[in-house]
Formats: sequence, structure tokens, C-alpha cells
Amino acid sequence: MKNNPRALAVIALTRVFQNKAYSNIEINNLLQNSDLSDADSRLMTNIVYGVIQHKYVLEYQLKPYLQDKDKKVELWLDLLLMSAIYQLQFLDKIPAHAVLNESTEIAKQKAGRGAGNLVNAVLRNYQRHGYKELPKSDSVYDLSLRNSVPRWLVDLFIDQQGKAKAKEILGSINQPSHISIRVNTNKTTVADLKEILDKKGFDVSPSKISSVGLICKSGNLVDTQEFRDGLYTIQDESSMLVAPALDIKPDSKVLDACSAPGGKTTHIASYLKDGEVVALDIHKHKTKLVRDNGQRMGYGDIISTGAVDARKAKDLLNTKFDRILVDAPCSGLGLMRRKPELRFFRKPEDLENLQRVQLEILDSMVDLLEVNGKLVFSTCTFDDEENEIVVKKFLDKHLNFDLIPVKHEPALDGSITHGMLKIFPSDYFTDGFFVAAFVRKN
Ligand SMILES: C[S@@+](CC[C@H](N)C(=O)[O-])C[C@H]1O[C@@H](n2cnc3c(N)ncnc32)[C@H](O)[C@@H]1O
Repeated sequence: MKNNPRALAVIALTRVFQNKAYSNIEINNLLQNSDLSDADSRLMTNIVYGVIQHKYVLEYQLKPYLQDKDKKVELWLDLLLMSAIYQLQFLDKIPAHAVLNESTEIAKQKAGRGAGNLVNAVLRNYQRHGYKELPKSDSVYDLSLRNSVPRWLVDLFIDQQGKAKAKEILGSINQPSHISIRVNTNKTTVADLKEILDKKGFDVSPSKISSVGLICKSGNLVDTQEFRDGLYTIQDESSMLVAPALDIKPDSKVLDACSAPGGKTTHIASYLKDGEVVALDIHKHKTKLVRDNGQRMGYGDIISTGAVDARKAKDLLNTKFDRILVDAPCSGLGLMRRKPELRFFRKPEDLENLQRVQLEILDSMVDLLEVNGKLVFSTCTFDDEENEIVVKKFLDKHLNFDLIPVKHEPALDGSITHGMLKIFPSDYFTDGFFVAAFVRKN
């Protein structure tokens, strides 16, 4: 089974749904211990993401063919059947007989002849009757089913953004994502790096929303000499909009309160000459990632790290900063395209709990910021509870802070409201993101 892409996909999917594991981490772990060819690795990855992205649709297709007595099939068997239907329906290059034979064999090897017979019978039945058309209305139920997004989230998107925008967001999150990189402009230029990567066969194009971003449709961008030499880092385009919002000067003293794995820390460092950046994270093991990234990108001597709960930072750090970034822990709903399982892991009460933590971290930053210093708050989600409402509550409590317009490129003018930047996954095909900036008046 170790070298069977379909069996490995089912193992990854079982871990995701049983242990609430992240799909990208499980895929990487399993691929590292397998001898799959590149094509089979791509197939395995495609099945894992596809089944998670289309979970409700696949369950809907499967339901009529599971007899009553079989309705409570084990999780792995359910996922094996969904993977098979996903391949039959969504992947056009795989012959149906290969899907049927392989899936039957996997079930037989794992649980004996009975399981193999069940899989074979269900899939033959599905083939005989064909794909069941999905209901087409705009009801919350149908939108939830068609896009495989829990109903509470569909409700939330409609309540906050209106139906048209909610449909646009839902329609975009199950499409394949791009990879983007941020160019380390202290080591190379965007044009030079583009040329080098193009020559290596990466199909690279400039980002429309960040002047230091390049987009790549596919390819292993961590396995190049240029990556090892720190000429670029892998980062979503939306994340590249945060460091510019801090308006950093070459001698700024910057605090990055929630910094791991350090994507934004190294971006901040790229603006500094005599300045420094102190990078905190609550998890000690994650601060190593920040240091490693800093070293690789050539900023090891201006980044220092600390394993600190940012909510307690005001009592632990006895210094002040010119700039503070709170890239806060959040629900990550803006990442649903790249981490499709998030939609199933999150619960409505998470948003309120996360809002509380975000406000506690912001509160702790207030006295660490110099007068006239700037504070930036960002999240990779687009729900109001973790964004605009946090900003409002923070300003209501701290009258010595003003909201100031987020510095941004002209292409993003349409994404600014009351000076705050909010990007939906459907707007520029990036992660969803939010950025707000404040100044301390006194
Ligand atoms: C959105 S991620 C930060 C991403 C990072 N800024 C980057 O660009 O690579 C949020 C981080 O906050 C950390 N975190 C969560 N709660 C925290 C707390 N109370 N204090 C400090 N860090 C915290 C998490 O471990 C996580 O690494």
C-alpha cells in the first residue's frame, strides 16, 4: 500500500477527518516515506484535496447506493468510496475500470473480501445510474451542498457580505490555488529572478497586487538553489501586503508579536538597515522556524526571537518599539482554498473566542509602542468578528490610538474601506486577508 497513490490518499484523508490533521502536512509526511513517482504523487495530492473540497457533493452521490445496513460504514471505507467517485466524476484522464479495480483491491487488502465486494457493488451501481444532478437553487442548503461548505458558514457569508458576494466567494474556494513567492530584493530583483525561474521551466508571472510578488502555476519551488540561497520565500500574495503597511524606516525598531514561521518577519527585515526586529511566538519550536528563515534570507543578525505569549509581552519586555505587527491567530477562513479542511474544523463559537485572544494581544501592545509609533493588525480571514469588530472594540477602549489608512498599491484601491484593507479569496485569487493600521497619539 506504501506505493499506491489511492491507498495513501485514503490514509491521509482518514487522518484529516479522524484527527483534525492538516491535509498538506499529512500529504507531505506520507509522500516523504513513499517511493511514488511524480505523477502518482500528484494523483494522490489531487485526490486528497478534491475529496475534502467536494465532500458534501460526494456524500450526496454516494448516499443512494449504500444499503441501510451499510449506512454506518467505517470512516476509511466511506473515504475510499468518495475518492473513487471523485476520480470517476472529476478526473477525466483516469479510466473507470482502473478506479473500480484499484478501489476494490484496496478494500479487500484492508478488510477482506466482504469489504471488496461492497466497494465493487457500490461503484458499479453508481456507474450504472450516473452522476446525480445537484439542486440548483440559491437556498442556504443548496449553496452549502454544491460548494461543500457547512451551512453556518454559508449563513455567515450571506449575513456579512450579501448573497452575491457570498456566492462569488463560495464559487472560488474549490478551484486549484496558485503558488506565489516574495522576492528578496536585497539579494536580487523581481525581473532577474523571474528570468532565472522561467529558464528553469517554472511558468512565472508578476503579481498584480504586490510589486515584490511572482506567481507560479505549479512546480516545486522549495527545491531550487535560489530558494536555498534566500533569493525568495514562498508566501501568499495577500501576506505580502502586511509589512508595507507598517511604513518601516531603515532604523525602525519593530516588534512582530505573532511571528512564526517568519514570512512577515523577513519581509519586515528587508526594509531595515540599522534597525532590528524582535519576533515572538507562543510556541518555542516555531521560533526556530523564524530563525531558520531569517538565516536563509540573510537577516539572521537583525532578527531576534522569543518564545513569549504576546498577551503577556507588556510585562516581559522592558523596551518600546517604533512599529508593532500583530499578525493574529485567527480562524484562517481566508485560507479555505489551500486548506480546504478548515471549513469543517471551525465552529461558530471559535470566532468569538479568537476575537477575545486578538483583543488581549492588541491590549498588551499598547504600552510597548512609542508615541507616534504605528501598530498593524492583520488576519487571514474575512469575517467581521475577527476584523472590523476587533478594530472597533480596540479603538473604543484605547482613545490614544487612531485608525490610519493602510498603505497599499493602487491596484488595491477597491479593497479599502474606511482605510482598512480586506481581500476576499475571489477578488484576486489569493488568500482572504485583512489589514488595519493604527497610530499611537500619546
Ligand atoms: C497567523 S500566524 C503568524 C504568521 C506569521 N506572521 C508569518 O507571516 O509567517 C499566527 C501565529 O501566532 C502564534 N500565536 C498564537 N497565539 C499566540 C500568542 N498568544 N502569543 C504569541 N503568538 C501566538 C501562532 O503560533 C502562529 O504562529
